[in-house]
Amino acid sequence: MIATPTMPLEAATPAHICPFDQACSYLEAAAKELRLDQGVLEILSHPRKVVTVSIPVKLDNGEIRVLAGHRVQHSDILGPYKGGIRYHPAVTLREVSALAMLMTWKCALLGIPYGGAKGGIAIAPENYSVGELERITRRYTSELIKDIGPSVDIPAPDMGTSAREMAWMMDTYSVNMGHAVPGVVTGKPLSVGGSLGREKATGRGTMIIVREALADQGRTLAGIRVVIQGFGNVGGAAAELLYEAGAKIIAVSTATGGVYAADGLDIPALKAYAAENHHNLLNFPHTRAISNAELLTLPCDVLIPAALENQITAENVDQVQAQIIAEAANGPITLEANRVLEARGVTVLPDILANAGGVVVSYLEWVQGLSYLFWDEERVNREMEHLMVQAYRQVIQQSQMRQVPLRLAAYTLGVGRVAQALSDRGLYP
Ligand SMILES: NC(=O)C1=CN([C@@H]2O[C@H](COP(=O)(O)OP(=O)(O)OC[C@H]3O[C@@H](n4cnc5c(N)ncnc54)[C@H](OP(=O)(O)O)[C@@H]3O)[C@@H](O)[C@H]2O)C=CC1
Ligand SMILES: O=C(O)CCC(=O)C(=O)O
Repeated sequence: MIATPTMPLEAATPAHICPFDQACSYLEAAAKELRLDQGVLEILSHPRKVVTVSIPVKLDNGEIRVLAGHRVQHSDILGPYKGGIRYHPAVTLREVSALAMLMTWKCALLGIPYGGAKGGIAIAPENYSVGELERITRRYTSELIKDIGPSVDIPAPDMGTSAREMAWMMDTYSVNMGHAVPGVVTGKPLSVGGSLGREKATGRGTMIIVREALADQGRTLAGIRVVIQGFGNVGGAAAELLYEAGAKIIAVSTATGGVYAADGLDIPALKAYAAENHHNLLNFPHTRAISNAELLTLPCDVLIPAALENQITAENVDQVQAQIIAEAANGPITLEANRVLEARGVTVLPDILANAGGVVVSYLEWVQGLSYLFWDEERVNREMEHLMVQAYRQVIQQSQMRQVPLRLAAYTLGVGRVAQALSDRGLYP
């Protein structure tokens, strides 16, 4: 493996599932396919900047706790750093570094003028009060004040964060600057310059990519059997939009387990049930309980992992029965499992394509904010769909031209564009 970022505050993750090593392996494969210069590969293998800050927070009971907050800026070759902020107990600097690298290729693949970044704090947000989360978010933002900005690095929501945290970040940044700076984050509430369509954008993008892949097989969304792991921002929206398009969502899950119905779930009713039951789906009428492990191996047309990394692994890949897997989550399939699926001819729609709808609408939000002109939702969705379908077509074309699987095709496009810009800018000898 080529590179690891410095890791001042954590132990290494076991090498076989190290997300940063996995990200570097995909980069290496693309570099080999593109015959990239070794020096360029070296540059692209290292995050440009790795920031870890201490976040002291006074809890509601008076206790002081100091959290570690990360922001990894992988590349700004194509434009400002861009990427979400994750609040989840499994956050590590290696994970954030891998996710930052993925953002670079994702933005390049979609043709949007951004680099890649990611941030995170290793907390379970459900264990903190709203007031504590606000204090944590504001202190984290203050500590990063010199590293973010509308033309420097633009955070957005990821797992465990939402428009609420973005509003706190925007406010903290703005107070420090002395004037309102809505462009410092995307995924904001509409009241402070957010965009219509952003909330469901990632799930909508996944639905569009699945629809296109099915169309290439002469099929439509109507009646296809879909299984979705994760029922949050991304999984929930994907489920809703696929359901509206006539797909049969036969199983979904949250962290506490899932539900299965052979004839398809009533997704609007399940969403309301989950909201009332603290994300617990169990005992939803006319369903049977299913574990997350079982869910991944159900017979279905399309499997959509929309939760965490490393869900389909060497251990369970042989039991996975889906014909198409759309990676709504970042990195849900390990390197080894990916090889097995590709060898089996399973259509794997890679994360940097399948979940790019979110960052695309973040870009549209940023553009609307910078031009002080806001669009209706129909226009936002149309512009996003155009970029998603265009990227999908380019990936298919690249895959056919190079005779490589879709993931490598997507990587060669993303990595190739960044390498070209690096060369044109003359940043290496
Ligand atoms: N938000 C965005 O715009 C984008 C997100 N992504 C990626 O999509 C994925 C999901 O993000 P997002 O939807 O925003 O996150 P959310 O926090 O909104 O939702 C995450 C969902 O995953 C569930 N979950 C957590 N742990 C597990 C587990 N071990 N097994 C099964 N389900 C689990 C959660 O369950 P519970 O409800 O019980 O907590 C929840 O339903 C991440 O990989 C993220 O990086 C990619 C592009 C953009
Ligand atoms: O909307 C964004 O800027 C970033 C979304 C994100 O974190 C991702 O695509 O993984």
